[in-house]
Amino acid sequence: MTRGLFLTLEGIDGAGKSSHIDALEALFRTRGRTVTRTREPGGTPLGETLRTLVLTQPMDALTESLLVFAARREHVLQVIEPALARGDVVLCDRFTDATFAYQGAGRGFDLDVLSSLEHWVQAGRAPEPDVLLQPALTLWFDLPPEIAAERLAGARLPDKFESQPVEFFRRVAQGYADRAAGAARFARIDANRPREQVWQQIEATLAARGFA
Ligand SMILES: Nc1ncnc2c1ncn2[C@@H]1O[C@H](COP(=O)(O)OP(=O)(O)OP(=O)(O)O)[C@@H](O)[C@H]1O
Ligand SMILES: Cc1cn([C@H]2C[C@H](O)[C@@H](COP(=O)(O)O)O2)c(=O)[nH]c1=O
Repeated sequence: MTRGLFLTLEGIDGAGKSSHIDALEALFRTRGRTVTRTREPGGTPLGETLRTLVLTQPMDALTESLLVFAARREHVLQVIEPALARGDVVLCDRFTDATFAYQGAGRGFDLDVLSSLEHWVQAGRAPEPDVLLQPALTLWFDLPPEIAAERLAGARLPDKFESQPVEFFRRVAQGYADRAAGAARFARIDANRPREQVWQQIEATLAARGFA
């Protein structure tokens, strides 16, 4: 069985990820692929419980980091790895890049500690126990924080993160840019475009990288 494709969507709140995930799923299905669609924090019953805590309760940045990585561990073991082993396309709305961007750059938490947690949670798949599970492709929706805030205003009740000031999202956006600079798996999507043009960039990226 050929191993599946692990694809993540990242970006600050309101960048437009969710607006394109249905179409992404449909695109892969029309090509005959089985799609496992999931999200972080979440993706398992325990992960969804932890998500509610992380998105509603004030907490220290280390506590927040431990909770998102605890949710991720269950998610990797119960959902992501089995789906990849079956050959599925795994479409995941956020993964570890979000932790580096939000807890690391946004909250100013220690990136070395996050790297250690990343190693503990994502290493260990036989026969290469030191290789970290990473997405094959990360679609990074890049949008100025001021525009994202305008888009979110009135769209829904803000959660704990969405209630943060624009300065927080400037740091998160820089965190994503730093992460993207170090990894070829990132594809920057200019999200400051009409929806159709954002989708065209996604399609072009998938084609250029040989994923669809
Ligand atoms: N290209 C676009 N132009 C204008 N508005 C958009 C565009 N894409 C999405 N929107 C609108 O912006 C808002 C946020 O979009 P969406 O929920 O897809 O963002 P998101 O990245 O999934 O956010 P979050 O991570 O907070 O869930 C929605 O109201 C959506 O309708
Ligand atoms: C994975 C992950 C997420 N977050 C934050 C980012 C968002 O504000 C929320 C998730 O909400 P969404 O509507 O599903 O985008 O959680 C985080 O701070 N750290 C993480 O690792």
